[in-house]
Amino acid sequence: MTTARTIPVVLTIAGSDSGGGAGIQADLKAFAAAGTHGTTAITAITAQNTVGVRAIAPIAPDIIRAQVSAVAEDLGVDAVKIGMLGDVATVQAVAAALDDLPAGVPVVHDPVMVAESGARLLERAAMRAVIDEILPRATVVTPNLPEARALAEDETLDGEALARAVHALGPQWVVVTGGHREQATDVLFDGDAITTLPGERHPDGAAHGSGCTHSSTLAAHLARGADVPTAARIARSVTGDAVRDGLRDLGAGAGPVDVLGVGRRE
Ligand SMILES: Nc1ncnc2c1ncn2[C@@H]1O[C@H](COP(=O)(O)OP(=O)(O)O)[C@@H](O)[C@H]1O
Ligand SMILES: Cc1ncc(COP(=O)(O)O)c(N)n1
Repeated sequence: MTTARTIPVVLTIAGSDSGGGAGIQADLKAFAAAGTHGTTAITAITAQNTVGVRAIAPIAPDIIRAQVSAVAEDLGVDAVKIGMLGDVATVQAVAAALDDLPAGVPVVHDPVMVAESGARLLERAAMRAVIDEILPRATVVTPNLPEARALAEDETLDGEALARAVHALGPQWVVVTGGHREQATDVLFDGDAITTLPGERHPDGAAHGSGCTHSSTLAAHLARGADVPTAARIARSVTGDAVRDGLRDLGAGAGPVDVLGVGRRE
């Protein structure tokens, strides 16, 4: 591994969104916006646009592990973001790949379950594997409200109680993201103190890829040396702006977030 790197390297292990709004494509944009170099291990290819997901092809477990080791051994890895996992075999391959990385590399997991358009991206049977194999290996887990409730197996929880229930599953930190909450306030918990990360809600924005952008921005700032509360605060702010600036005219469904300010250059 190269030792004298100046640009932090962030690895995303996630699915491909052919529409370019979420998944690997959103992650690379967020990494670039945060001044880091992104590397990728693709877990699944989705045939997807802003309206829906037409097909999903999982990538073979040995190819997932080969992608991780190829980039980690040559370019190094300062933080990892994990997104769509899809099925049990993929969860197991990713857990094994994490164990092959140098100790101490921060791992951020956005437990992607259902796309903004409504399609399931994590098989129901794989939820247990995520809880058993990925959450205990995560530095930070970043579920939205429905994902956090599914992990906690309690549809009535919100806010602090919900963050506590997810934390009990093993990650060091939890951020319950606010896109599905009334105030769009993120809730951060480390097992000790609750911190709320408020921000303006942009109801007229475009939010396809907001969760991916949030977790990738958080991972990129950990790679740059920020602590978790600082990285989570920046991720809330950057993602809020990317939703506000979202490309609402693209596609018939929820348009992609714009973390690079591409729309402003028009
Ligand atoms: N309409 C919105 N206005 C401002 N911020 C938003 C909006 N929707 C989501 N966010 C922010 O984007 C980030 C991702 O949250 P969320 O939308 O809950 O994730 P997901 O895409 O997984 O559902 C969070 O920091 C959240 O507060
Ligand atoms: C490959 C892939 N990964 C993640 C998401 C979730 O993103 P969103 O909830 O914004 O649709 C997605 N739609 N596709």
